[in-house]
Amino acid sequence: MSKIELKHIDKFYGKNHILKDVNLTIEDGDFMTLLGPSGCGKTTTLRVVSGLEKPQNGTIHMDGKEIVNAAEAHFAPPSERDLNLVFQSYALWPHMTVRENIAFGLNIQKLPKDEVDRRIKDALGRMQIGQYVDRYPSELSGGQQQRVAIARAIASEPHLLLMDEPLSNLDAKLRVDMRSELKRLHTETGTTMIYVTHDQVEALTMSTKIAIFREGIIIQVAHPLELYNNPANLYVADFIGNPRINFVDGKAEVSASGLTVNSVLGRMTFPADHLKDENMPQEASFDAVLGIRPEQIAINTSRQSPSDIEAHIYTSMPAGSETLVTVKVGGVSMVIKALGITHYNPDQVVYLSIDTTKINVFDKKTENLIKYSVE
Ligand SMILES: Nc1ncnc2c1ncn2[C@@H]1O[C@H](COP(=O)(O)OP(=O)(O)OP(=O)(O)O)[C@@H](O)[C@H]1O
Repeated sequence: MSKIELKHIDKFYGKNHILKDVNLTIEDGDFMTLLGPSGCGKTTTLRVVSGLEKPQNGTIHMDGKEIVNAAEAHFAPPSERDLNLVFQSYALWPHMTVRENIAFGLNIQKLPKDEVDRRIKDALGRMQIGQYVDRYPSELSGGQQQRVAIARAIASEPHLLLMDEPLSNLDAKLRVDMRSELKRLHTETGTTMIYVTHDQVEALTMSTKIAIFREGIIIQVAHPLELYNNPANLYVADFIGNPRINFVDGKAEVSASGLTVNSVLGRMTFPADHLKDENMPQEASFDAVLGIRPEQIAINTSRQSPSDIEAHIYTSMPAGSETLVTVKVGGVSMVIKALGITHYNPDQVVYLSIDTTKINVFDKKTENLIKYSVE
């Protein structure tokens, strides 16, 4: 177990400013996922923590011990950082069997033979590849090699496990299985993990915390549910959630009792204690964006309440356990997630009911969250 603190980390490649004043604390036992689109600096952050890259500014502490201090040109070598790293590319020794690949690091640690055997068996069992223990990497598929690389890393029982898109070469079913294995491993061992992915489902399902990156800047660090329910701004709201959140433009007015937003969805009012005061604009009237998750809208074929919103069906896509329905309201498209199989005809009139306590509101100008989702 390990606590890692990154403070004011800047990383340049030539003139390119890749990490911009990154501040991040990974608590002992966290499963911290670095999430963001390609090229936003996730891997670079991992390489800086592991010691493969030297940042130009900032400090890193591991369990209170300074391992990086750029101003003093102090960079502890990777071998002194008690961590293990799994890359997207598996980097197995080609001339060693699976067993030898895993045993190699354990023998360096001078562990007794029965302990080495136990760890190899346990790690391969978790990754569901026990039957390949005597094969060479060239005799395994890419996905199997990837799982050997993960098994090798977890067998060493490091205090800190860094993983860079370790499931990217696996097929969809195996990826789901491996997610659950990694999550269980984390719960059982309490190993601190830093995990890089651009797959938001992977991030939401496994992490205790997610750091959202955008062009080298951390936008928000939060528990997955908090990130989903209360994204800090439009960028995070748009990035998290599948299907994507619906955005609807509106005109906001502030009053003593709270906030009113007029849009194609009609007039919605939000009480003052649901508002994020520090982000509220000074103006009494301003442009706002409603953020409504697809499951926050209920759809009915008849009007259930005077506040229901009339809409027209655009498409209805049944997908087994749920149906994704696209509707049009006053020219605006919205996606609704309905449980079970429901059939609608194109252009059919339906009525939408939206739970306004749950939805988000953003300031269109700053793009910041101004109204929380409340349970
Ligand atoms: N060794 C390098 N030299 C120069 N530029 C680099 C180097 N490594 C990374 N970069 C650049 O730094 C930026 C961030 O790269 P990084 O690999 O950290 O992104 P990422 O978020 O992990 O993306 P991906 O999901 O595609 O792996 C990219 O623009 C990349 O081209």
